[in-house]
Amino acid sequence: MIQLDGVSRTFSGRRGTVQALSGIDLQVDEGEFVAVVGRSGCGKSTLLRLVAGLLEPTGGKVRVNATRREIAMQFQRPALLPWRNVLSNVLFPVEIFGWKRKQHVAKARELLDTAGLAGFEKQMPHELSGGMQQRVSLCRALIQRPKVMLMDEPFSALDALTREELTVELQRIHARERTTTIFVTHSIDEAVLLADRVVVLSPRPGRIAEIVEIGVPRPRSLGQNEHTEELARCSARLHELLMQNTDETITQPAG
Ligand SMILES: Nc1ncnc2c1ncn2[C@@H]1O[C@H](COP(=O)(O)OP(=O)(O)OP(=O)(O)O)[C@@H](O)[C@H]1O
Repeated sequence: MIQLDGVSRTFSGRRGTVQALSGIDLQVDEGEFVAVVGRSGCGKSTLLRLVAGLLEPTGGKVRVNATRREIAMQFQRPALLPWRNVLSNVLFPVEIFGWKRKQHVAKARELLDTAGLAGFEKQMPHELSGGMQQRVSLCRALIQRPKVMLMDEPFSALDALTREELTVELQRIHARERTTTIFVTHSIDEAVLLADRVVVLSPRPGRIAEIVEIGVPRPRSLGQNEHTEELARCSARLHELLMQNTDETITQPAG
């Protein structure tokens, strides 16, 4: 579904040239959930923007088996329209694409239901908590039945418990919708709970340090269960990989 071959991306600006990504080879299959982790500035958002077609690579090739319309993005902020209620927010892409609203109301309600928002259709965004707003935003992204979902730290502005709750919900939604997903996060917990594979990027320039397979059966949880040890092993491996480049990332002040 998504294929990156030898992809690199350089930015040139007044302060010189930054190589954000170098030599990225990655294949994401249909229905797969891939998380991308890495230290700040290692090129995670750049990778998503390349897949979204918002940026061109300076080297290599990005292939995505989906049109622009079939790619949905979700960011840290839910960006709901404040004057529209929950249901109208979810149906917003339907209007933008000029589809028939009536034909999508049932799907919108079903998505809200799966996201734990049944009964909140008429509420306005300001009446919802941050976590609920992010769920509405997720439903809005899914209403367009995307083939590819690109998520850039979607839960990072939320408190720890809400994050965990949403992670569990996203697992359920993904099990149902099977949308091919790339999920950028700083959270090892989110990565191991959600992903089939976790891509670890190392910084300067961003390269793939390792891809860690998470073979733990779903549904996964951080609570004590028969897979606790296996999840802990995956988390420990990711932690080691992320800490490996600590010294290199301490930059000297200029001059
Ligand atoms: N439009 C741009 N112009 C110049 N440099 C850029 C641009 N976009 C990104 N960069 C640089 O590319 C590198 C990677 O940035 P990117 O935002 O992809 O990292 P990230 O891993 O998503 O960071 P964070 O975890 O902090 O969000 C950084 O050094 C950044 O300063």
